Amino acid sequence: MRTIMVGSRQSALALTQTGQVIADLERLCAEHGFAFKFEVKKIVTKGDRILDVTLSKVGGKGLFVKEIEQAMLDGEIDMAVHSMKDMPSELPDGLINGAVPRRIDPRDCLITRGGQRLAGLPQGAKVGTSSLRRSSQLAALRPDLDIQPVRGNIDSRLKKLESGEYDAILLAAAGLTRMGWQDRVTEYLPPQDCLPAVGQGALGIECREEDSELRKLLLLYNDEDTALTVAAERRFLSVLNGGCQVPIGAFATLAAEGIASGAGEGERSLTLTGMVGTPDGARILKETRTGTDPVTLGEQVAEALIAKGAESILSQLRG
Ligand SMILES: NCc1[nH]cc(CCC(=O)O)c1CC(=O)O
Repeated sequence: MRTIMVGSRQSALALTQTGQVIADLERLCAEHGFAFKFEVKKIVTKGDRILDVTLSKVGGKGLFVKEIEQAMLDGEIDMAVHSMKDMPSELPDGLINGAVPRRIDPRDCLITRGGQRLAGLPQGAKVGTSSLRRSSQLAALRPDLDIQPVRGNIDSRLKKLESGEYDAILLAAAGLTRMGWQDRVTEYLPPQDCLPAVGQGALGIECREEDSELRKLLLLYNDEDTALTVAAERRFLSVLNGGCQVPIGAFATLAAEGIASGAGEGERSLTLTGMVGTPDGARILKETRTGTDPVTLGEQVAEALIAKGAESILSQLRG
């Protein structure tokens, strides 16, 4: 019996989603005869130590994964569960993304203290979000709101809402759902109004490239549809050279088999929408394209946005 060491950040969300993945993998092991057991090892990352400063100013690329990747290369751990949206676009030599399990709800949601929906929030209501992507799209919908940064894990953000520090906050529905807190959601924002972050709602399972035993199990856990849509979104983001701290959103969907418009036999059509906005929401650029190859599609949507002026918005933010 081999013990698979699973590295995890210490936040409630990280530990919860790691536990849920382990439960899924244990079921797959039993079904397919893998002799693995799993043990969690907690790891503190740089991102966890500096959560109180403004991450968007530090330039948060990979801030939550570096220590975890080092532990994996050193053999202290064998795998780690990441939120896809926090996973860097390039993994270090020797590590791979071994599985992208089925995505859950990709949407952002609004949680208000008074129970009003977005349209019912009073003028000047204080809404907490530290995501430039969310504040850009929220300001475009409701320019009269007082949008303010909010830091910390999901649990501490919800506490700041309850204590009256904010009238509303925006969070990813996926994080709340994984914590079992979906009853806190006041309103789900449709992707047309608030395009999610690249990979939102999806996870990635990182492991060593040479660990063929574990990779066989992870292959069974991979969801091909999710992997395709996330690949298109991530290619889009990397062409625009964005991390998670830029006002960039993207969301891809896969048509059901047989209704692929213009796709060849056996091919399925992917539709990708991408957006780049100014932090104040005064300009929101959006493009939608359909295709069959996720990489090409990601590039086409990125190039269409660059043609519309996305680069000048992004270069201003890079300073
Ligand atoms: N930015 C932090 C983060 N990274 C992943 C999630 C949960 C959602 C997901 O798995 O996509 C969250 C919380 C949030 O954005 O509200």
